[in-house]
Amino acid sequence: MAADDLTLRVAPRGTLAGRLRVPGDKSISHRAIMLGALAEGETRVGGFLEGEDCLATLRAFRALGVDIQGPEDGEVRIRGVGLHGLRAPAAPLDMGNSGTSMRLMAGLLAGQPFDTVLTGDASLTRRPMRRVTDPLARMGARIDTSADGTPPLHIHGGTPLQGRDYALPVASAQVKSSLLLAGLYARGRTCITEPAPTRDHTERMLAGFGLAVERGEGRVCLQGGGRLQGTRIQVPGDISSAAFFLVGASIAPDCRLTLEHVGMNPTRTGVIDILRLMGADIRVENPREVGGEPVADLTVSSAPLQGVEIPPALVPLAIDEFPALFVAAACARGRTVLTDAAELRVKESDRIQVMADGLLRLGIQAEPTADGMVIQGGDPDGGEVDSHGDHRVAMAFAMAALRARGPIRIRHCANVNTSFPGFVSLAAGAGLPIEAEENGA
Ligand SMILES: O=C(O)C1=C[C@@H](OP(=O)(O)O)[C@@H](O)[C@H](O)C1
Ligand SMILES: C=C(OP(=O)(O)O)C(=O)O
Repeated sequence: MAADDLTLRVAPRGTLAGRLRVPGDKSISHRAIMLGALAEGETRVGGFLEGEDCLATLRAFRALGVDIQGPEDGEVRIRGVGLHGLRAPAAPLDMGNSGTSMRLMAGLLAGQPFDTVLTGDASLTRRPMRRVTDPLARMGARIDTSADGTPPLHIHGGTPLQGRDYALPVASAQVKSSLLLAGLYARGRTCITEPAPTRDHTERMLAGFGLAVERGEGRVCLQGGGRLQGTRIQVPGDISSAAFFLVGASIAPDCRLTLEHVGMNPTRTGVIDILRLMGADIRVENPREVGGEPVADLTVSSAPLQGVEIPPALVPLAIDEFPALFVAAACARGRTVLTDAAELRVKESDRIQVMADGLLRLGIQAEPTADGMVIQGGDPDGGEVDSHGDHRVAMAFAMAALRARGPIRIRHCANVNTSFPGFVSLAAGAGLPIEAEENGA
């Protein structure tokens, strides 16, 4: 879907209350398709995210010859072809808006005997790929990018891979996962050291498929030539989607909202830690483990928020939640300072610039810096902002309306469907006065 065909309008003075369940985790849903396809035997996935990003991954594996049934109500059945059973696709694989699909599949496809071309939409074809193609080249892979290191990627098959020891220069779960997937096809051991913990769904899920993964402090290794055994995966709710509601119910008066069955993997819960530092009232209830991932229900109630200096150690643990956290900061008392977050500039949009521009349009003092932002809190005005086709920017500004003095109109929102299909109706059901204006861009 084009990113320019949906405008959202949110009236001020809404509220959020009741209980709701956000859709399945995007990172885990991608990995379930990938590992299920490479496994022997059937993998059944429940709670799969039927968002455009994960559907791009699913379609790509169909094009690689994998029989995948569904998704139907979040249920997917994958008839795994084994590590060496993929077939050459007839055409380039379109990864849409999804950086995770492209970077993880680059590693996996580098180990195949056939060539593949990976393309994407206008946003994805601007994103940096050398972070994966350089270390993959050190393993023996041959991948062409365009001159500036962006997609399309032309992956040359039939090149033997050699396991390497690689220290990640930036904390990135996508790079780590890409190298681990290439490592499945490499001779010897592939080891990755990370400068700070990043989401570890790949490591957990590989173990769930029966592969021996060695894990130490900031380091993960696997031996090439193993096998994956099909399994059952239950995908928890996406904490990155829950984050919009955690912020919305914190900043608006008289809210009390329970988010059920949210993934609580400790490499993903930075948003809760940061919101609590700001004074948020978030209770974690009924913690449990589902299919190798921790899950809980979260009850969030309105609370006065204070600006904070965000501890750099929490940045990789909340990397996708900054659009929402910037809105929390905009509605907090005092100043919030974010540093060490230059990665935000190379997401679906430049999330530092695009969020600062939108906040300024709403009358909030937001000063972008090279690697973060300084925000002086206050009540936002109403107005019109542009999400630049970035799903998380769109949903973050929708929540800002809960505290705004007038309606907020958000342009270019169709990509909300990449990570959160049903966002508008779920939010409206909880009390957010939100409407979609079709063709209103
Ligand atoms: O591995 C993943 O599933 C993801 C890793 C993160 O990207 P980086 O590895 O680029 O930080 C995150 O921003 C993205 O939404 C999902
Ligand atoms: C950065 C994101 O995703 P991706 O890198 O997969 O496009 C995101 O969902 O916020």
